[in-house]
Order: sequence, then C-alpha cells, then structure tokens
Amino acid sequence: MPALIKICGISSVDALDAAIEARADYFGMVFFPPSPRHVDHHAASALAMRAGVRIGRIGLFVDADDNQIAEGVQAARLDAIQLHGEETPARVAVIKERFGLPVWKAIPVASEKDMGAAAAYEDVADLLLFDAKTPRDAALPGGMGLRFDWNLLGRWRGRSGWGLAGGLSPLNVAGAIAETSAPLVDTSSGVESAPGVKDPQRIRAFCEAARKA
Ligand SMILES: O=C(O)c1ccccc1N[C@@H]1O[C@H](COP(=O)(O)O)[C@@H](O)[C@H]1O
Repeated sequence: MPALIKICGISSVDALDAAIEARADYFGMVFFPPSPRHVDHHAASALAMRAGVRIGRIGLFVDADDNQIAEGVQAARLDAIQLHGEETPARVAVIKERFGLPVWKAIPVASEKDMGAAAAYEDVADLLLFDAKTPRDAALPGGMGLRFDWNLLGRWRGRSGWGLAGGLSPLNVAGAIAETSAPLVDTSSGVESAPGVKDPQRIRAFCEAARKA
C-alpha cells in the first residue's frame, strides 16, 4: 500500500491546488506565528473552504492553549490536530478529549532515547510523527529541512499509526519509504523555493516520487 502523503505549511491557493492535483492525502496549515508558513484564521478558513473534501485538513500547533486551538479548529474545520511542541502525554489526552478530533503528535528524534520517549504517547495520540530534533537555539521546532538517522526507527513496533517527517524532498522520499516502510510521509521545506514559499512543481514531484516508491 502506498504511503499517505502530507504537504505541510501550505498558505497559498496555488500550493493547495498543486497538492490536490498531485493527490496528496493531507495538507497542513501552520498556526504558529514565528513560522514563515503561519496562516491567520481568515486565510485558513479560505483554504479550508477551497479544499472541501478533496484533501484532509491538518492544523499544526506548538504548545498552544485551548483557545488558540479552538480558533484554528473552527476557522479551518480541521480533520486532525498536529502538536509540534513540548505537549506532554496528559496534555495530548486533554486536547483529544476536548476537541474530539484525531491528534498527531510530533516526536523529535536525535537518539535512541527519543524513540523510547515516544512510547508514552502511544495510547493517547492517533499518530506519531517522527521528525528530526532541531537544535536547542533553533528558531522553529520543525520545518527546517533537517533529517534524523532513520535507522533509529528500525526497532519501532508501535501500536498507533505513525509517519516520517524531517528533511524529506522529491529527491529522497522514495528512498525514505523504501528504507523505513513509513505509512505516511510529511514534507514542508523540501517542496519550497524559499522559506514559506511552496513550489507547485516540487509538490508534484514529491507526490509522484512517494507514490512510485
Ligand atoms: O513548518 C513549520 O514552519 C513548522 C513550524 C513549527 C513546527 C513544525 C513545523 N513544520 C513541520 O516540521 C516537519 C518537518 O519539516 P521539513 O519537511 O523538515 O521542513 C513537518 O511535519 C512540518 O510540518
């Protein structure tokens, strides 16, 4: 079965249309003001309306409070909530209960120890998204085109769904799927021409490469 595809950090109609035409399964909207991909609620609402049921709508939040999440959920009629901060398993459980939506939890990975930490989220998150851990002083906790050592996933035998993120691009996504058997792949900066500027051609190339893998 081909890996599911998520194109994250979409903030323009052109990029959304490219993701839909390339048959991506999900697109992500970033509700995190420091990100160059941040969308306000007005823009998110317009993108969600245009997407309709043609592609799944995922909202990305970083250590957001309930009000911030509620505004994003309502504006973009989200299908799932992606948590990309330091949310604890207890906080993930509260968000899942409060909003009644699937929750995807990003797990920052740099070493075997990080894979061990993932187990704590298994019974609360619907999907674990393994992503490269960004440096302590980095501007963002993701979306920086960094990849981690995929060998670390080798021993992962989780009960929940999972996906692979971090530094994926049209050039390496097929290899990533072959090497890890990831059931879902997620990219953001790997399909951009500049930070926050999605490139429709790269979106198409990513989806084609992922589907052929
Ligand atoms: O994309 C962002 O700006 C972002 C901001 C804060 C947290 C996560 C963010 N992006 C997510 O990070 C991973 C990997 O991105 P990349 O492909 O390495 O650029 C992905 O899930 C993005 O959605």
